[in-house]
Amino acid sequence: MKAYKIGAVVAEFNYEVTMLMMERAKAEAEFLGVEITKVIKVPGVFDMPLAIKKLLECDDIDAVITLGAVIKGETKHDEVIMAQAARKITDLALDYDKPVALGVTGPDMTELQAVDRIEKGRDAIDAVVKMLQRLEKI
Ligand SMILES: Nc1c(NC[C@H](O)[C@H](O)[C@H](O)CO)[nH]c(=O)[nH]c1=O
Ligand SMILES: CC(=O)[C@@H](O)COP(=O)(O)O
Repeated sequence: MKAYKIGAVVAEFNYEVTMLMMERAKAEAEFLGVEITKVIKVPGVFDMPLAIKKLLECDDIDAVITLGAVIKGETKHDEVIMAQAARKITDLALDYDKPVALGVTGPDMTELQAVDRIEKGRDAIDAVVKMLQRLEKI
C-alpha cells in the first residue's frame, strides 16, 4: 500500500461522537499503512468546506476525510446543514481533483443512532484509499 497522506476535518459539535469516529479513522489508517498527517477541527459540519479547501490546497495532501454527526433538533436546521455540507464536499473534490470522503452521519438522526454509526470514520478512510488507488490506474 502506498503511504498516502490524508487530511481530516473533524466537527467539534457532538464531539463525544466525532472523537470516536476519529479513533476509528486513525485505526483504519494505521491498518492500511496510510497516514493522517493533518487534522483540522471545525466548530460544526457547516463550517467544514473552508477547512477542506485549505487541506486540498496542500501539495502534500492526497485526499481528505470529513468526520461529523448532524443530530436532529426541533426544526429542519439539521437538513440544511447536511445538504449544504454534502454539496460543497462534492464540489471541492471536483474542483481540486482529489478524493474527499463524506464521513458525516445524519440528518434526521438521534444521538443513539449517531453512536451506532461511528464506523463511518473507518469507512471514510476506506473510501479515499479506494478512490486514490482506482484513480491512479486511469
Ligand atoms: N446541529 C449541529 C451542528 N450545528 C452547528 C453548525 O454546523 C455550525 O457550526 C454553526 O451553524 C456555525 O456556522 N453542527 C454539527 O456538526 N452537528 C449538528 O448536529
Ligand atoms: C441541527 C442543529 O444545528 C441544532 O442545533 C438545531 O436545533 P433546532 O432544530 O432545535 O433549532
